[in-house]
Amino acid sequence: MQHTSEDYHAGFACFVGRPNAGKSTLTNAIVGQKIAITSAKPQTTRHTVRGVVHRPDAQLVLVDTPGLHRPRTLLGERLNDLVRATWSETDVIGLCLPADEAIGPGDRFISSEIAALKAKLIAVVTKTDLVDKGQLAERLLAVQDLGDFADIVPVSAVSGEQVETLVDVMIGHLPSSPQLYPEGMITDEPEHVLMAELIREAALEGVRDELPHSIAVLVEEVIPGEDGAATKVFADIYVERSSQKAIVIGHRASRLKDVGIRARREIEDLLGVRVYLDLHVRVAKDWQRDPKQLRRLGF
Ligand SMILES: Nc1nc2c(ncn2[C@@H]2O[C@H](COP(=O)(O)OP(=O)(O)OP(=O)(O)O)[C@@H](O)[C@H]2O)c(=O)[nH]1
Repeated sequence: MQHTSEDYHAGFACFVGRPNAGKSTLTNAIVGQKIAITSAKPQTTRHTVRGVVHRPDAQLVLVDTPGLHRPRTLLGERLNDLVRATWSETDVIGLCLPADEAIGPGDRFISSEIAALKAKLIAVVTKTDLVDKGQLAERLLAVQDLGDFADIVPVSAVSGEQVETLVDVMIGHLPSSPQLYPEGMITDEPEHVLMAELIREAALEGVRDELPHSIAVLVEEVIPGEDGAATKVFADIYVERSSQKAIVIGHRASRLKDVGIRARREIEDLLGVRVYLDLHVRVAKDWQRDPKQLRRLGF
């Protein structure tokens, strides 16, 4: 259906905030499908993954960005560039501030970084299910002093409370615009990137803190199954050192087997077909510092 720009609003939005603020979980709750990876460990969102919310009179395109942090490697610098580029292209930015934690230097840093952007700024107080009414009221007052926000919305991605309200508020700040994406489209990420993210998420479960930045996943080949046969997915998990390879594989490959089972289930959900997943762990020495390797791995 064609929409004229007068009666239709559309635009881009993203959530920012310090690590673990709940950005990915909120994105998933809004789009209603698992598209961005979440984990209990900070800084695991790497790809820019979009989710599209369709309404009869509006379209909200969510962009999931990695966090801005002090760059120590080439990858770190590229990630920061990516974050800034994303911020400058968005119409609405939701600054996520966890209700169960006091506002700290990290929040003030990000708040000041986004203050000068042309985007409408919304403060999103996340994880409200973790606090009582009194604590929430206190946090909302503190947020008011943090910056100049067009709206302040408390929300719980886990209970679902206020998620719809937040979407309404964000849509309310979108400019008049023709439709940006076809109806029914939820994400424009190629499927192999989504698959790689699901494998990476599974591989990150329960590993030590220094490992997440050293893992990258590349889906090498996907062979669709014919006549009811499983679709074959061949993927490589890249680490930087052989000691890390041993961690990922585990004793008698037990860990890798678990990773494979978990990732396969997620990929089957994503594709809606039976999947045979073939995983290999490879060492790509210092891939975070090597431009050629970075390009190959999609950065
Ligand atoms: N109780 C509760 N927990 C939440 C909520 N939202 C997120 N969490 C948890 O908080 C942790 C961090 O959530 P993420 O969505 O991964 O946070 P993020 O901001 O995307 O984190 P980075 O990718 O590190 O930047 C996870 O363990 C989530 O399960 C919520 O509404 N309620």
